[in-house]
This record gives sequence, structure tokens and C-alpha cells, in this order.
Amino acid sequence: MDIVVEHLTKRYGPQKAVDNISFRVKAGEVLGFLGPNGAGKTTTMKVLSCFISPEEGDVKIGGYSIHEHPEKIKKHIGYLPENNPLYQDMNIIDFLEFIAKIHEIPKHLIQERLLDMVKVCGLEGEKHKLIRELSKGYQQRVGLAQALIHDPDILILDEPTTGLDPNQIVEIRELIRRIGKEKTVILSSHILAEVEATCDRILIINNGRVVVDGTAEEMRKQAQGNEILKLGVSGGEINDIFEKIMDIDSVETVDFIDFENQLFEVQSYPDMSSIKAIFDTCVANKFYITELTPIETKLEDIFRKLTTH
Ligand SMILES: Nc1ncnc2c1ncn2[C@@H]1O[C@H](COP(=O)(O)OP(=O)(O)OP(=O)(O)O)[C@@H](O)[C@H]1O
Repeated sequence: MDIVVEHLTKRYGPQKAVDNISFRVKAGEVLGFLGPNGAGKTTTMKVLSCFISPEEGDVKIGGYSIHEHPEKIKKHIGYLPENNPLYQDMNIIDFLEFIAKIHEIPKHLIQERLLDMVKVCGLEGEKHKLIRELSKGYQQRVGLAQALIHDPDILILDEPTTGLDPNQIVEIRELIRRIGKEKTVILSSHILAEVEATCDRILIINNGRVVVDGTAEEMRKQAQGNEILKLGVSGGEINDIFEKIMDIDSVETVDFIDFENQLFEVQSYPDMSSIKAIFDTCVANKFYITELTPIETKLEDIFRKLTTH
């Protein structure tokens, strides 16, 4: 099921929490919704899940508009809200049964669905425990199970790994990746590595507006520009090495990184690579290379550049 968001605006009083955003998610895609605190991620997810209405714009899910068919849309959406509110005094099975009834799953199918969810979300060992007795990671699994119980085509997960320890984070990410093979998923986070590890595509929002829409690879390419290399050279005097590298036609700048270890940062002219010429120059001058590695623009740097005011 495709999601089409068109010119969406949501205000809280005078503040535009979401400001004229448009994007699409194709069926089967896992989209990472990334932005700093207060960017408008939760607000957008609540609109998509039909919990709040926008002032302007529309969202079409499988062709249905949120304005005209919110009830139809809700049947196709599984939503895991931020902070995952659960009924603490129910055990897992009773809680999931309660949610299944809310979704009006036919009585004769409920038992099968419950067992399915317990299996998919890895809850077998804990299924008779009260929710308040569960670790945070297991509570998050219960949250995923409640979002999935009516077998929705679309899963909307608001910061699903917040508050988990590193092992739990890896487990929940793996679970999401597995689920993402069969469903369209939108996942919000303010952690870049998380989105990169789990998602096919990344949408960065800031101050309620979309600032980037693409794959991690595309973002890197866009920001990369010129080739930048970290170069270590020995077997010669440092200023001599500096000059010989600077003499290479494709080299635009050479900077010292570490004088003692003879490390340089070498930047080439646009669309040029200096790797072969550096190698040839070192051989011709009887220098030897101790290190030659491309310096990648970190996604964190791109994110910071795009989202700091
Ligand atoms: N119910 C509300 N009433 C008033 N303002 C709100 C309400 N909900 C959100 N806001 C404001 O709208 C803006 C966007 O909030 P939102 O929760 O959508 O951001 P977010 O990207 O999910 O942030 P976070 O990563 O911190 O959860 C914020 O400035 C927030 O204070």
C-alpha cells in the first residue's frame, strides 16, 4: 500500500509543527523519518495514523484520503506511539486479546493471531507475565505485537528503540527489519545510525519541513564533492614530500594532519582522483606510503549541517 503525503500542515496555536510537507512511501519500503527534537516527526505520524487532523493538505493511503476515510485507513495501519503506553497490570496474552477485540478480529481467529504475534515478536517465554514485570525491550516487543495484531499493511513506529540498552536495540532493529520485508514501514528516530541500519530511504525533517529525501548513499554522494584522502608518507623529508604531492596535476590542496607521523590530507579537483598519481610519485621519489584512505563525509556531519539553525 502506497502512502502519499501532499502539502501537509499542522498547527498548534500559532506554531506550525508541520509546515507544508510532501513525500511518498512505496509499498514494501522502510522509510526512516529523521529529525532533531521538536522537528515534527510525532505530529506527522499522528496525522498519518488518523489520530489528529491537519489544517491543510492530505494524506492518501492505498488511495483513501484521511479526510474522507479515516476508519478504512486505521484498519490498514499499525501504530507504535512514542513511549509505548501499555496496560501495566495485564499480562501479555490478555492485553493482546483485548487489542484484538478492539480491532474487531473475528472471535474464532483471535487465538491463532495471538500465537502468531507471540511467535513473531519473540514473546513465548514471557507471555504470561504482567506487562509491568517485563524489561523495556520486551515491553517494546509487546508494543510491536499490538501494532501488528490486525495484520496491517503499514506500520508506523515512533522512536521504537528509545530507552533500550544496546542489546535490546539490536534485537528490536532485527525484528523491525524482518517485519519490514512484508510491510510498508515508517520509523522515526533522531539517531542516524539507527535509520541507516534499518531503512531503505531517509527523510530528514527540520522545523516541520523536509530538508532531505533520499538513500544514505545518495546523501553521501551529494555531500561528498571532491575526493579527499588521508595520506601517510615516509622515506623522505616532510616538506619535500609535501611539494612533490602538491605538484601532482589533479591535487588542489595538501594540508598537514600530523607532522610527526607525516600524515597529510589531500584534496583533488572536482571529478578527479589522485590515488594513482600519488602512488607513482612516491615510487619515483623512493618514498613509501604508510597510509592511503578516503575520508568519507559522515552522515552525522550532513545531518548536523542540515538541522542546526
Ligand atoms: N499537543 C501539542 N500542543 C502544542 N504543541 C505541540 C503539541 N505537540 C507537539 N507540539 C509542538 O510541535 C512541535 C513538533 O513536535 P513533535 O512532537 O511533532 O516533534 P518530534 O520531531 O516528534 O520531536 P521529538 O523527537 O522530541 O519527539 C514541537 O515544537 C512541539 O512542542
